[in-house]
Amino acid sequence: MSDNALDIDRVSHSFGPVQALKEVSFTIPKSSFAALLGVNGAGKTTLFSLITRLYDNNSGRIRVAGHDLRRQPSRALARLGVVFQSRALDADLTVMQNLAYHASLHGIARSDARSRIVELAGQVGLGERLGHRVSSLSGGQQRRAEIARALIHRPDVLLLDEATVGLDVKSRAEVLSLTRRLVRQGQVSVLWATHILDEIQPDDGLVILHEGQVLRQGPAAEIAGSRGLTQAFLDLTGIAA
Ligand SMILES: Nc1ncnc2c1ncn2[C@@H]1O[C@H](COP(=O)(O)OP(=O)(O)OP(=O)(O)O)[C@@H](O)[C@H]1O
Repeated sequence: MSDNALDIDRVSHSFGPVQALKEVSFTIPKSSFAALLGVNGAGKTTLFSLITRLYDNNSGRIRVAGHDLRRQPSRALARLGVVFQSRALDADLTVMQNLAYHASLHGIARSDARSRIVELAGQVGLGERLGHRVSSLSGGQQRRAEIARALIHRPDVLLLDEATVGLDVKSRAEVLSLTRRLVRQGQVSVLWATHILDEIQPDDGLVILHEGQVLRQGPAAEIAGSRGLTQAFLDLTGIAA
């Protein structure tokens, strides 16, 4: 069994004539934060759709916490939490009602759910907001509530697809630092899809995806080298040429 949080092994996917992913391979070690960096159209959302089984994965292999997604889909998905680009919370319900609903979807007993929700709300800084409607929260608070929702069943791996889109600088920093803190505390391993270079720190793991292919993977500092990450990214992708 793999010791990695996530193993992506030669995964390809096509939409008719468009090959969105071409033999994509990388691994996310346990308890690490890795950024999946790519411009629009690189294939990030397609990859997330395969990992979450929105699309069938017919070529290559995906393992979540060692569980093969095709052979053991329920086990693999049970180890996965996801924050998609689109909103997953009901804006008319309170934070508590939303989280309780998602806890019940995961089969968490009502008595356990309440303590889990209170614990999570504290971790994401929404302890005082549990009784508030989601529509009354700021954009950053809503994203933090989405993260709590994705963690309700204690997954090993958390996927976030452009989680800071539409947030102001302060909220963006809060969501990022919350996510990194969860990793540091050993709660979860993270794959953070983004096209924003500023969101990546030297200590992060980094996977550069471009036109459906992995160009580089490794520690961000190593990939950046002496040129800095922006120049390294432009050089690798050929975008500046
Ligand atoms: N449902 C679809 N039908 C046809 N082509 C698609 C579909 N979804 C994605 N594609 C194509 O697959 C490629 C990868 O798209 P994808 O959305 O995965 O990229 P992305 O990196 O997530 O970009 P973005 O940040 O814009 O979401 C693109 O060429 C895109 O046009």
